[in-house]
Amino acid sequence: MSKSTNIVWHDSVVTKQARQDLKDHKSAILWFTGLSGSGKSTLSVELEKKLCELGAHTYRLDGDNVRHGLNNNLGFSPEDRTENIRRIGEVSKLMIDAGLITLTAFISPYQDDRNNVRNLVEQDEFIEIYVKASLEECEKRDPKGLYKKARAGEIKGFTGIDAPYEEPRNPELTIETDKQTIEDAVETIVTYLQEKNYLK
Ligand SMILES: Nc1ncnc2c1ncn2[C@@H]1O[C@H](COP(=O)(O)OS(=O)(=O)O)[C@@H](OP(=O)(O)O)[C@H]1O
Ligand SMILES: Nc1ncnc2c1ncn2[C@@H]1O[C@H](COP(=O)(O)OP(=O)(O)O)[C@@H](O)[C@H]1O
Repeated sequence: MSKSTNIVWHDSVVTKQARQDLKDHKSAILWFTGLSGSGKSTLSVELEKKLCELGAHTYRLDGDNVRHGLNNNLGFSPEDRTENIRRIGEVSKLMIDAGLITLTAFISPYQDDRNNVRNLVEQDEFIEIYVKASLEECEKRDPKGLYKKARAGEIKGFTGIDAPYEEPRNPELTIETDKQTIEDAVETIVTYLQEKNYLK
């Protein structure tokens, strides 16, 4: 797969641990996954705000935003979605190395792709958060009018309509956004991070 040859890893003197010590919290990826309109962006924005108030150093990667730049050569075929998630996994890994709590909001519909990201980092560095809402609810919300277009046949291969979404089998957290408020969800995630000693 890799086209890079004759390359040799060069270590830094400053380690991930040293960077984490400066920040006084552990670094991790909070991987939000779910249907379009389930609430990934909304929740990750609100959670980042809360984490910032608590003094954590964060960065948020969002599907729509990253597809404007780094991944603007990728579409929505299964292969392109896999490549999208692979790149985000690698970027998130760099951010973990930099000592950040990274929040990612990508549909990431395939379990294998999410598992590949999980396997890129240490066991406790990947926290999969299933943002769960029924297709009916997401379609009712339709914040960008995309379900309407997909139903009208104007968008092909739309997740949940004519492209698959594989539900997480073993997520660290499931947030049911048609039952839980945004504030409750943020509190649930912050409590998890405190109990597991990611945050001091
Ligand atoms: N065909 C199709 N299927 C799903 N989504 C589509 C599609 N075309 C465009 N969009 C818009 O792109 C956003 C999803 O991008 P992601 O990078 O998160 O997708 S993926 O993880 O690679 O599957 C998604 O954003 P969210 O609604 O925030 O999930 C949509 O706004
Ligand atoms: N409990 C909730 N959590 C998150 N979003 C919610 C909730 N209840 C209603 N919403 C609404 O659902 C929509 C979710 O859209 P968005 O965050 O863009 O989803 P996604 O990023 O998964 O596509 C927003 O309009 C948001 O205000």
